[in-house]
Amino acid sequence: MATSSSPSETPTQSQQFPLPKVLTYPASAPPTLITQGAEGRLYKTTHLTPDRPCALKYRPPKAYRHPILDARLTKARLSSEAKVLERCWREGVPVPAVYAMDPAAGWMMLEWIEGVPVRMAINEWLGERPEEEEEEEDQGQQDKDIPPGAGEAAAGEEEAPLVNLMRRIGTVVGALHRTGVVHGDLTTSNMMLRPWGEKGQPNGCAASEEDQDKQKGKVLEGDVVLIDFGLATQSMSDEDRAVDLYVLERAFASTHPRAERLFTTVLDSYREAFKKAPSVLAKLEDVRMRGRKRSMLG
Ligand SMILES: Nc1ncnc2c1ncn2[C@@H]1O[C@H](COP(=O)(O)OP(=O)(O)OP(=O)(O)O)[C@@H](O)[C@H]1O
Repeated sequence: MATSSSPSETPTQSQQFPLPKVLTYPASAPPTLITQGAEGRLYKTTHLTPDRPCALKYRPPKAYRHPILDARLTKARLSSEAKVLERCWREGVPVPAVYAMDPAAGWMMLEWIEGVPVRMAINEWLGERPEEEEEEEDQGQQDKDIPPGAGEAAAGEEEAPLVNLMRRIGTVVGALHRTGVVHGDLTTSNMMLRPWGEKGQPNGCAASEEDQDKQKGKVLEGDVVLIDFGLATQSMSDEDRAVDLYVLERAFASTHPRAERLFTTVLDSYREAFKKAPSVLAKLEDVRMRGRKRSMLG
């Protein structure tokens, strides 16, 4: 996973590393290095066309690996990631389109997704809410035993924007699994929130409390777009799908502990979006049990 910033945080400058060859050709603007992870780098570039920003995912050669093996691995991983992305794109799952690629040279050019990672949006929204307010709402928070729909019913009206977002996440994951793909690293960092666009700017009048709530809720508006398919595989197995959900559940609990009790909403909308959800959710119980046993044993 990448160690650096997200697009709205300060990007590291590209000049820090030698550019991949494809980015050395003239373009309307110099590329920007967005993240530098263990596996690769992500640049924002206009090398394809001046008015269409792209995300260039580049996996540089690894000096610690045998060069032939390294080239083969990189090529296989990028090809597999592109194949899965194309499958999702064809089936209407919201993912970046693959514009171009050269797996042998270690790069893939993807549609640039505007917006911020869902992780940032949720944390920004939660950061604006006083914690005591949530504690009051937080009675009986063990969502694992909550029946379908109860998470939403228990949430206060002021939590509606977050509940809505959770619903959109569940729908997207349901659509992903329906196409026969499991993501392998579902976290709120691997989901972008693509803005819907400006609908009605606030006028100059002093905003009412309701308007202020609406403005705050805007942080959570947008389409959920899944990214980073580096660990994705094609699978129809309940077990694989359940593990995908479990990874998201655990990631959610550690990244957004203040919103964990609403995770049940994700599962509710997953159930609505995906016909085979009941058997996956039954499997999820087993996966959780194994997880608990493992953590008890250390
Ligand atoms: N298509 C895209 N459009 C806009 N931003 C993107 C896009 N893809 C990735 N990003 C940004 O770059 C960050 C890193 O992307 P990604 O997770 O795909 O790379 P990575 O972590 O280096 O990949 P891997 O985990 O496979 O090594 C994301 O968190 C996101 O902020």
